[in-house]
Amino acid sequence: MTVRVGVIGAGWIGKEHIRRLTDTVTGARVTAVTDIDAARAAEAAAPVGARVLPDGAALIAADDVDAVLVTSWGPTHAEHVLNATAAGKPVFCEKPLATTAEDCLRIVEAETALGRRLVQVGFMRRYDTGYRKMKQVIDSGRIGEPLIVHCAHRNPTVPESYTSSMAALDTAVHEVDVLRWLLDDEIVSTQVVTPRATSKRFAHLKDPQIMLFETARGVRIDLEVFVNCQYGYDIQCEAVGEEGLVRLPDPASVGLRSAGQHSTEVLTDWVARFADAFDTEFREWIAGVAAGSEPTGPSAWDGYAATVITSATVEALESGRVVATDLKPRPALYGGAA
Ligand SMILES: NC(=O)c1ccc[n+]([C@@H]2O[C@H](COP(=O)([O-])OP(=O)(O)OC[C@H]3O[C@@H](n4cnc5c(N)ncnc54)[C@H](O)[C@@H]3O)[C@@H](O)[C@H]2O)c1
Ligand SMILES: O[C@H]1[C@H](O)[C@@H](O)[C@H](O)[C@@H](O)[C@H]1O
Repeated sequence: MTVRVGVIGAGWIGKEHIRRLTDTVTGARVTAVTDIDAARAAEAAAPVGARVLPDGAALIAADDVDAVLVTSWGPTHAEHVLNATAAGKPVFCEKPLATTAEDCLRIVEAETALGRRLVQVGFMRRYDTGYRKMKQVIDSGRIGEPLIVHCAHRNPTVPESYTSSMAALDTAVHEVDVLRWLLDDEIVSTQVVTPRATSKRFAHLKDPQIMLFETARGVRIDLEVFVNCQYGYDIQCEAVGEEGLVRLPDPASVGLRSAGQHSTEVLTDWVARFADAFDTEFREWIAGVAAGSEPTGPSAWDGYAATVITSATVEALESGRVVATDLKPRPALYGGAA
């Protein structure tokens, strides 16, 4: 079966995913595209022979759309995800699931009422080979009980529109999701420390920031978010356990010996760093939709947790205090007792 996908939001990542679903993932075809900028929708739809529909509601209702991909701006996600859920169609929503905890909860409640999962959230790091190997090691018990995790998330530069709160909402959100998954544990408190700021930033920005998270089992996580590090796109993660440690590998790169130096490349953007992870993420999502099974990737509950934790981290940055995360009881649909 070919899964016919409708795409809401034909901006940067929408176009990237349309290309991926067309050229890289087998068993999928993009049949419809919508964007509030109709010209942009037409530009994205034409090369893949998709039709342009006037808005998200029309796209979700369309007979030739089996599954929905939401790649519009964050504040619009909830409306489209709720509409797709009400129509009983599988929906893949780029992060964030929604920008407020209340909207995330509405989605969780809609799915819970339905009694089955339709929603997957686009946290692609769970599909990265290195993170998957780290999880296998942690789950195997070879490092013993995890105690501490050291992380760094560095971007070379960010535009002037990037604000201090985006360090949590837009950037650290990836670690928040992948660490909850890696450790199979919940983040219960968050704190932000701001070292001396880099001179290579726009004046309004607090950069770098050090985020400190604590999990329900008492694991401590330190995360350096440094979005003007200049030298490259660099993601580091090291989990220290009672009997050993496991470290995220750097992307494979040739060793170059030249002019008296031995060097390896440092990537400069997240597109190249996580290209394979995005491909795997969509292969697995499409295979699941084709098989009629519930998605196995990040759930609406994970999207809710990420929004609560990153919002609490913004509060921690602004107040200078340790902020407890306030998650509702996890419903049984997502493996909880409630
Ligand atoms: N997983 C990742 O690493 C990753 C990376 C980049 C972006 N994203 C997420 O993807 C989403 C889009 O980001 P982007 O960089 O492509 O932004 P973008 O601004 O390039 O594109 C968004 C598009 O959505 C359209 N749009 C907005 N509201 C709409 C609506 N209600 N209906 C239809 N179209 C609408 C806009 O006109 C625009 O074309 C964001 O939520 C962002 O956080 C995720
Ligand atoms: O939207 C991007 C993207 O999510 C990247 O993975 C992250 O490194 C950036 O900091 C963020 O701005």
